[in-house]
Amino acid sequence: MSETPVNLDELRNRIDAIDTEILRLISERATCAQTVAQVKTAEDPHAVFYRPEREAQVLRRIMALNAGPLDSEEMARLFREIMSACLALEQPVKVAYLGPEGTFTQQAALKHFGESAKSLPMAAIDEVFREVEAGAANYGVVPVENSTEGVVNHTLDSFMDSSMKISGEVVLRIHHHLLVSSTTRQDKISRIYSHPQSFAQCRKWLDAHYPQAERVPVSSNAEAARLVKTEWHSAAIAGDMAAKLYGLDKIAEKIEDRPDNSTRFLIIGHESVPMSGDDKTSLVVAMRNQPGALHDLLEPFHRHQIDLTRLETRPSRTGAWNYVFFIDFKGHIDQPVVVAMLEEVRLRAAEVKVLGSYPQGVL
Ligand SMILES: C=C(O[C@@H]1C=C(C(=O)O)C=C[C@H]1O)C(=O)O
Repeated sequence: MSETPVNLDELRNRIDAIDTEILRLISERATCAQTVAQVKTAEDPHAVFYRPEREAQVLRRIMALNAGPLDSEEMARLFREIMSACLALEQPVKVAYLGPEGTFTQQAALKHFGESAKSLPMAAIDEVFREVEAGAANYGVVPVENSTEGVVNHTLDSFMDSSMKISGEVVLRIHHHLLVSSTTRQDKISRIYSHPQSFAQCRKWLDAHYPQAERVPVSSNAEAARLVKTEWHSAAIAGDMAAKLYGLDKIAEKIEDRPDNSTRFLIIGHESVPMSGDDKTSLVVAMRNQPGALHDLLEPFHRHQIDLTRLETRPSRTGAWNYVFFIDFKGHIDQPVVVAMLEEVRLRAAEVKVLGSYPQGVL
């Protein structure tokens, strides 16, 4: 190893030399990705360039190899952006998300696909599904559950009617801030705008700090931020993206009641995803109304030692079956143990729909 230079000029020269090397290597990587695109097209003219299982493997490998001083998540984020740019060279991905711009769902979309993806805001969850179904977007991003507030029913309901497959998941730590504009009279805040979920996640903080302010629910945090721009007596609860988008100031940071507040988002698309080595599967199962139905359904999971990560019940809307269960478990439908388990579940259930097997969220 060369000796560590000690003066500033020497250190900067060394950084320049390292950057030249990084630049050369990133370009070499990008050229490689372009060649991958040619190989994919030669094999199949309609080839899909984005490979979620491969991307998950690349990120996991980088995290395992990383020896510091940057932490593994930070390193993986850098590689996430390099891959995103490489994929954009092959074919830019279009991602529809629950908008408007500045929502946590957009943040999740960018976290998963990187900044080189083209993100398209949609007004509602079922519009995200429709946009992807129609082919106007390659993938969609929708929220599915929050650690404080529970499941997002609109998303589960949309899956019941749709043929979309789940191709990935993203978990995002949700930090809420109290935001004001430069003209807000901070001592006169009489109204606070936010999405109902965010109010629920900051309830205790609001009761303690702004018990008198009127809480006005709006359709998204970004919409709350937009409204505050023009009202001198109002504040908004929203995240960093909305604060940046509307140029608002944070007068209180991380006001969520629970420090581990996080939301899980699903990526929807048309393709099935091969195994990545650390996968999850989501199912919808309709059961007949009979005593012991839930026990019968879960018994094969238990016997095959399959790890359930979530079980949600929704009322069936067809009237034909009384229960519809949304089940997530660790494993991939191409694994023999999962095939065997599912065969047994199919015998016991009225209907089983596999929504997809996909890599467990890495970042
Ligand atoms: C290069 C590939 O295509 C895309 C880009 C990747 C990358 O930059 O590493 C990984 C997976 C694909 O989304 C590939 O499939 O290997």
